[in-house]
Amino acid sequence: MGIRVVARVRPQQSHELGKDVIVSTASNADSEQPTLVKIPNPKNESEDFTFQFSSVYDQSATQQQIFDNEVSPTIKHLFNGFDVTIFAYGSTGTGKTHTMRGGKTLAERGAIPRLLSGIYRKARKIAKDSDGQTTVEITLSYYEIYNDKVFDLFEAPEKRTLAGLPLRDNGSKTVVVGLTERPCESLKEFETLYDQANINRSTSATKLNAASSRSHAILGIKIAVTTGDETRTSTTSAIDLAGSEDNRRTQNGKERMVESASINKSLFTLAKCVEAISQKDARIPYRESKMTRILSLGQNNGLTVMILNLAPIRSFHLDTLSSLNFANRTKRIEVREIENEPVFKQCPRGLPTVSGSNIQRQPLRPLASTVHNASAMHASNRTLKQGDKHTKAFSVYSDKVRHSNMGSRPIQGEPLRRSSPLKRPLPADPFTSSNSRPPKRGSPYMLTAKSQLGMSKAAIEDIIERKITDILAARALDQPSIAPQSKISEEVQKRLDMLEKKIDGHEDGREQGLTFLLMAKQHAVRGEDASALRMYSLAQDFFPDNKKLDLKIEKLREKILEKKDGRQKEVQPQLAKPLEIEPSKNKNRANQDDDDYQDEAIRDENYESERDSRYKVKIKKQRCRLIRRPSVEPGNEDVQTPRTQQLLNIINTRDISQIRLLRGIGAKKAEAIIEALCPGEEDEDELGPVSNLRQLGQLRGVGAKTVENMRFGLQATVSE
Ligand SMILES: Nc1ncnc2c1ncn2[C@@H]1O[C@H](COP(=O)(O)OP(=O)(O)OP(=O)(O)O)[C@@H](O)[C@H]1O
Repeated sequence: MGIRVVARVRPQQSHELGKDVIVSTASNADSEQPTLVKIPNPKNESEDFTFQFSSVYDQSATQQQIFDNEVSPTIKHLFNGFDVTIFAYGSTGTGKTHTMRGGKTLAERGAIPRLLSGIYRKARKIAKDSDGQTTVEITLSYYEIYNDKVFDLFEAPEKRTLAGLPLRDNGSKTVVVGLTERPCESLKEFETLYDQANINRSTSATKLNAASSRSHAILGIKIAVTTGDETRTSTTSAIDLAGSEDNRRTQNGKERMVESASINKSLFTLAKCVEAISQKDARIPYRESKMTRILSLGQNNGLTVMILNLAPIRSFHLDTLSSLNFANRTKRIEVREIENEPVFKQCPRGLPTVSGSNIQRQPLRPLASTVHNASAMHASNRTLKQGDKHTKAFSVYSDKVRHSNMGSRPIQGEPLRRSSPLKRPLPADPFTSSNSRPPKRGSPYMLTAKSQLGMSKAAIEDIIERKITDILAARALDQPSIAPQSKISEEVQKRLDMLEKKIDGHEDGREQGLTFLLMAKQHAVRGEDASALRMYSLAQDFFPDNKKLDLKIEKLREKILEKKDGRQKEVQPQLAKPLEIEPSKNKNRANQDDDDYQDEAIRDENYESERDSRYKVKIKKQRCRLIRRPSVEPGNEDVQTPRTQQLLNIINTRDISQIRLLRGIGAKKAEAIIEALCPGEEDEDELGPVSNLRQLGQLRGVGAKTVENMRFGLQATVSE
């Protein structure tokens, strides 16, 4: 079954009235319901890009319509034992929260409260029709992923721990350890709980949205349908993702920037997962962010509906195009539908272990080119007309080439394929018959020493990460580790220890470096070379010996210079991969912006990133070459330049808020520095003031590279 992707274009807001509307919807010649979204090619406004989805809703669509067409049909599947995932995707301010949560009036209520209302109604009907023989229990969980940490929204924020709740793989699902599960008996009770929990959600005003969600929020609605001794449970996950943000437009301050980087990073990982699935890669990078791990797009064996939220106006042009491209790839993912197995009261079973034999993740495959993704649940009434040709499942095409494509429209879905015994990879009793199933190939816990030797670095990393997560989760549960130690070789164990140390808070600035790389990629994808160069340069601080990165910077620099000199031919934009974009002499706003950046980049001065004044990159005028920083080498460290002095003064304030402002220092590292300077009672005596760079570099969790970073992040007051 494919992921059903539908698009919703929100109305203009009052302050947007009169602005240029560039997104339109249309229907295919033979369908009443619009299925196409059109948006101009930013390089050539006379040409439109057209994207096709299962359904498309224009500005006039009501909450009721969205619910009736897209959400309500999932209820019967939930009650039939399938898990359901419904998630809203789109850049900031496009209406995700409005779609999922909505407003307070009856008409404005969003998909979630309507869904709960539908579930309670169905539960009552089942109980009534069975004369009370069948009962339905509804349990809720609600949590957010904020800055890549999981927090329980049913708990007061004061109760949060710094690290948040750990995740754990449980069979085919990723579960949050220690999450509150609230039985909820009525819609009224739900409304009270939900409203209260939403107060706990991280929301802030940004320039683009007065009430911007700064986290991904996941509401789990678990139903347990019991008849006699048999109970079948299934869950709907209703997810309001945080929106991606172009921080050149947000004018975000520091805190918002950190949130934004985390949001963008997780969304970028999501895009990478989707790309990897469609490329049939063996490794899908789910584990690179908590959101992708939980969402497990394409791995959760049920129904998935993605609601793509779009803003209609020009200022969102590139964001809209990027969202459309993402959605276009997402709809190609196919997952096998698997019904949850009933559990019988008489046969108590232990918790499933995370052993290889229990792993039930499904093989992923992109949709075959002859099968359309449109959701099965909506397609049962549709049949393929004679003469209709199967075509590439998800083509994006411009109006120019439309005629040839329109004749071979994709088929609008397939009839629902109910789970058949053949399709079920699970044995009748997944717990008791696990031994009869051969272990999954490559399963981390079933590896022999021999197979470990032949493994790639990435595969080993993956195993290590899984094991650490399990250990941490087991710790959090106060249980012994569930991974069989004997199966892990010495070398793997060593790396495990190293990684565990990292997780315990001794991480270097790699994560921050990766964030810069992510941002650089995002800019590069938009064709904003100068901004990309700036971000790559910032990343270079964290990966100083990375030849590939150096080369990338060098090439980008040359490209910018060539472009500037008018020597380079038009650069092929990479915005919409599957599209041929014609060169255009008309500059759009984004290109203009980028040119402004390029002008700025070759000025002979330090320039400040618009994101954060902490980060500065020097670019020399003539050769536009990055200045390489001298390292803190032996003999160099006692040189007390004004900048060094300034750094030491900041460190010696022992004020975490000041230390956090230093380049390359995140909250964790700042805490580590303070801890090293002022150890706890049981540790050794407090250190005196740090008097040179060597001492500073020797502090626990610091190191020469960090010192270098902090030092050069400060503006030199006197030339050094
Ligand atoms: N379909 C709609 N009808 C009326 N108003 C809408 C609609 N969609 C969005 N809005 C309004 O647009 C604004 C932004 O919407 P919303 O906060 O839902 O965006 P978002 O995508 O969740 O943003 P973020 O990612 O920043 O949280 C809100 O004021 C909301 O009320």
